Amino acid sequence: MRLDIITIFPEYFAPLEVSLLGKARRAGLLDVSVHDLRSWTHDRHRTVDDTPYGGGPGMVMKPEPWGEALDAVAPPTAEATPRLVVPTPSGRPFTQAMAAEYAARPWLVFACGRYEGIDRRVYDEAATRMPVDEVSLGDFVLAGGEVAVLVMIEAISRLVPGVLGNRESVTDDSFAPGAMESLLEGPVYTKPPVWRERAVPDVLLSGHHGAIARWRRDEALRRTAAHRPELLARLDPAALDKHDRKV
Ligand SMILES: Nc1cc(-c2cccs2)n[nH]1
Repeated sequence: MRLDIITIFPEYFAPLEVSLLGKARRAGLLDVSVHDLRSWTHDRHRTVDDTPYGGGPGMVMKPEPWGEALDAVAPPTAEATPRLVVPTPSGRPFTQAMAAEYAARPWLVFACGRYEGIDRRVYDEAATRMPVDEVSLGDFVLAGGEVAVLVMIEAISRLVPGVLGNRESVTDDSFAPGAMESLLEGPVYTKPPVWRERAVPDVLLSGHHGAIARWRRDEALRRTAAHRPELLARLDPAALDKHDRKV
């Protein structure tokens, strides 16, 4: 999977060298390239922004550098066509399902906007030759798209086959497809069996796999009802038995 990132702060992406992503890059599972948008400026100050037409606060990212950067990173003559992913507070919500969709694509280009945003004509022009997704990570505002792109790359990359070691699993992730898909994960425990006078729930030490599965589902339902009750509405009623309804 090829990932290209265009940003005015390439140093934000140093973390991609470490841990699972670093290993995946070295194993050739991920081909990640970070590009400095200022490489496509031609003035002494390497200008990437200007005041907004129509007035208002802040600055808008100029279209010219973005146009040249996208031409260079994803040339119209390229064999394949990437998907352009642009994080923005006004985008479609980023979800685990979207991460899985992206993980199945061969090539993503991430555009990191700053200031008040990128001139709309960049999106419109790019959309003439590649799919353009505007994606929100939540109802809060960041100073720039770099951190949002780091979050998306981690969520997407861990779903790319081979990136996670076989000791880690994505099948029981919260929001992963399946009967429990819209339930939050329940509590987890490991050794020691007692820590600061707090014991691990007996059922987890019982060896009764059916009882353990039931306990875990009950805890997932309980946490979902407490933290994200709106997710319960998504559950297929057929997936709930009469015991569940009492949790
Ligand atoms: N969800 C979300 C995205 C963002 C930004 C992306 C680019 C600049 S600010 N803030 N919040």
